[in-house]
Amino acid sequence: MIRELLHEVPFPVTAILVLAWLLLLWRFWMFTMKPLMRPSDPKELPYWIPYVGHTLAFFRASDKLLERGLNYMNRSHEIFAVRVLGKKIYIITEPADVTAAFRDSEGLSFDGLLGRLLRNFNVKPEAFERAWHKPQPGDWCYIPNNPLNPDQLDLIHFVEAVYKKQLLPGEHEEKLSQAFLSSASKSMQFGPDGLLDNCQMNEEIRRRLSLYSLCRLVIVDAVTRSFFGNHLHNIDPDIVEHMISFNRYAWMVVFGFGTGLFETPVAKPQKALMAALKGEEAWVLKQLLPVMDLVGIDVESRAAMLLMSYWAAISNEYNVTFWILAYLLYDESLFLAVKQETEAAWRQPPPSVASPSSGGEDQDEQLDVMYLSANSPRLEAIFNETLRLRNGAGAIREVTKTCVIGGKVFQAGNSLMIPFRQLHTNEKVWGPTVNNFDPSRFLDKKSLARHPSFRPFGGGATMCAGKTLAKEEVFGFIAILLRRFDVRLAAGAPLDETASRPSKDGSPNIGRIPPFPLMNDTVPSLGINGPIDGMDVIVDITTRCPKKG
Ligand code: HEM
Repeated sequence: MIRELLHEVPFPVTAILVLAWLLLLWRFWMFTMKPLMRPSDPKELPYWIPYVGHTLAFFRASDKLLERGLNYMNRSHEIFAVRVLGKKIYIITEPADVTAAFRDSEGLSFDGLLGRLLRNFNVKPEAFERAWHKPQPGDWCYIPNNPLNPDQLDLIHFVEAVYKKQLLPGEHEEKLSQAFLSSASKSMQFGPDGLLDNCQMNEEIRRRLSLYSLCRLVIVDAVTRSFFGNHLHNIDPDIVEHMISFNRYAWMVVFGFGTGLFETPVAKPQKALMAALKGEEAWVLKQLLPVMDLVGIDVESRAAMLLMSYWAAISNEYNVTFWILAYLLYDESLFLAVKQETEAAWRQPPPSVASPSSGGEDQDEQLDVMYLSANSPRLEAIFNETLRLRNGAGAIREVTKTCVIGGKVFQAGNSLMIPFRQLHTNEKVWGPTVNNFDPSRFLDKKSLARHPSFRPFGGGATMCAGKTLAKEEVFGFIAILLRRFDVRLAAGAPLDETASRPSKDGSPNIGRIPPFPLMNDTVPSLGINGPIDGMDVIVDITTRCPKKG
């Protein structure tokens, strides 16, 4: 009977029916039977197309995919897995599992990912081999009792160690922080010596600025000068624009879409940055060059490595600063509290030190950024709450040895991800108001800033080396801006009657204010997300200190 029926059905239809049947069988086996037979494997979020799995959803809206995974697990925060480009990625969101994963540097490695990043940033294959080679007696790169590299580290780990030395709190980090503040202070003015004219929104209304451009331009410029002096600007005056364009599309490089047959939007700025970074003079950390010379790294690959570090230094700060200022401008009580804290960090110079030309005006005031950073509980709570809600990235590791976390077995060859947004919105930790912007949670419960479910700077061996510097730079930028200017939401900016401000208790706070910008989560996030294109905060600013601007 079935045979007769099949004879009557055209072949393509039969083929489709057989394939659909096989697919159903496969799906039943994969997502119903297998989990029952192997309960110690993390459950996979079901999908329909083998190999492809969740690839499209991951690149298009990873946040939504991960939320779907959490719902599939009944929001128990038990480990689950998604499949991207044929590979399984374990997703960890339970605080205890996160801590265990960051601790396990043997089974879970960052090196594989770093290797892929180096390749995608254009480090050449030979340089790549050389950079991972640990000097052995008799090698071309072995110097007995090498004073520069006494632990005989391979170049990659040597660079990492130099960065840590440079960025962790101490003399070097203070110098970088001061250099940043001095540059930001110089460029935060109107006229030919400053950068603010470039942020003008309206030719007729002078001093109506895009807050996003202001944060982005001044911060990327100041970080560039603090790391490289004026060298990069001298080589290429458009260096800051190139870096901003690069950061916008950096996800393409990170995921390996940056090179190849087609000219992607990231290719042009990347080429310009590489050209500028090839100049040897550009290197601020002079310790690195001799070791790169010794190991035999070509100029192109050297520039690629420098670009990676330069990018780490600029990629997050302007977005954090933008969101903090946006929150302040939309909430007067927060604004006033922060203003009070930043004002308290300005120091008058002793009378003998005031320069005769300035007549002791506040141009000569000094910002005590260490004091600001340690004594601004409100600003700190806003900083933390912003990092909590605006960080769409995650820590990725490769499983190099089969290991067990949270009672689940991780097979070697797969990857794992600790997604910060899902950690930062775990209802079990942050309570029912998890999606509200509420800095007071960090004031009421100070331990939250150290909670394993709060990881804006990652964790374990590769925890962000620049976190102290980042905080000082963001706080310092805000202190200079508020000291020098009166900053207000632009008068007469388009109003949104239904716009709700971020409110403390989650109740809608309807008012005649410009709409609060929405966060851009349409491309894979590598850190702090910015606003959606075209959404901004437009501000009118007037100078408080007559000498500047
Ligand atoms: C708010 C600003 C910042 C955020 C949110 C941030 C976030 C992160 C995160 C999450 C990691 C860990 C990656 C992982 O383990 O998978 C990391 C690593 C790193 N960050 Fe940051 N970062 C910021 C600012 C900075 C700055 C200003 C610098 C340098 C000037 C910097 C330099 C680094 C370096 C060198 C590493 C790698 C550390 C290592 O491999 O040992 N970061 N950052």
